Amino acid sequence: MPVHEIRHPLVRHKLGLMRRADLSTKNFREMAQEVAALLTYEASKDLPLEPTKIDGWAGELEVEKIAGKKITVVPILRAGIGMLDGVLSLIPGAKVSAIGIARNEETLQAHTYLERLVGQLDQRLALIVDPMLATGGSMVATIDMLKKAGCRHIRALVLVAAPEGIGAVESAHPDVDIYTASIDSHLNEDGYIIPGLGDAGDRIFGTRQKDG
Ligand SMILES: O=P(O)(O)OC[C@H]1O[C@H](OP(=O)(O)OP(=O)(O)O)[C@H](O)[C@@H]1O
Ligand SMILES: O=c1cc[nH]c(=O)[nH]1
Ligand SMILES: [Mg+2]
Repeated sequence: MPVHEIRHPLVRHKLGLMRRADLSTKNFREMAQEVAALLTYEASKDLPLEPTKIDGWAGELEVEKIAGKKITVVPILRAGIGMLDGVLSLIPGAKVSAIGIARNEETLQAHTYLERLVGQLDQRLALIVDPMLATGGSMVATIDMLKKAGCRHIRALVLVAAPEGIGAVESAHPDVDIYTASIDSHLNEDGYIIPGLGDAGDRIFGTRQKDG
């Protein structure tokens, strides 16, 4: 399973800004969408094309279009919503499959509370989006669901990945490629990525405890 760490200068710069503890919710949100768009650009580089005939201004000609059924974007709620518009800015026709998973703060086990997948998954590429790949429990559970529904082509886009999470996805689903803006150092004793971004869901939704 290849892991693609996208070291493009724009990605490095934006991620550097996102790591600032004093970044406003507004700016954090905007940058999450921008980095998501850049990851989407990289993750779509090798999509297969097929020829199609069109009427051009000077007559009929053959152009190319992306082959196959429409892609499905799979945000893992909540925090994955923070990357969704960034992906859709480049793939506006994509279908959205929503998965709701919350990690138990004590046990770190992933608990699924929503599964709304689009149809014909056996014929679609699925792009899972979630800002954080920590223990990997949420990502592995999402891939399990997609595969159970027949999906065979799956890629994961995450802003920050811990080596522990990469290892978990790699051993459970070696066929799934991961695209990330950074492979960080490790998880702390509470299961948070170091240096990471903190709690991505709270930063995107403005629900930090200290904000009341
Ligand atoms: O790799 P894991 O150890 O499973 O952790 C990563 C998950 O934790 C966060 O979500 P959280 O459970 O906090 O839910 P939220 O998006 O609703 O805040 C994050 O957005 C991932 O989904
Ligand atoms: O560092 C982490 C780990 C899990 N979830 C987050 O939001 N951040
Ligand atoms: Mg959270």
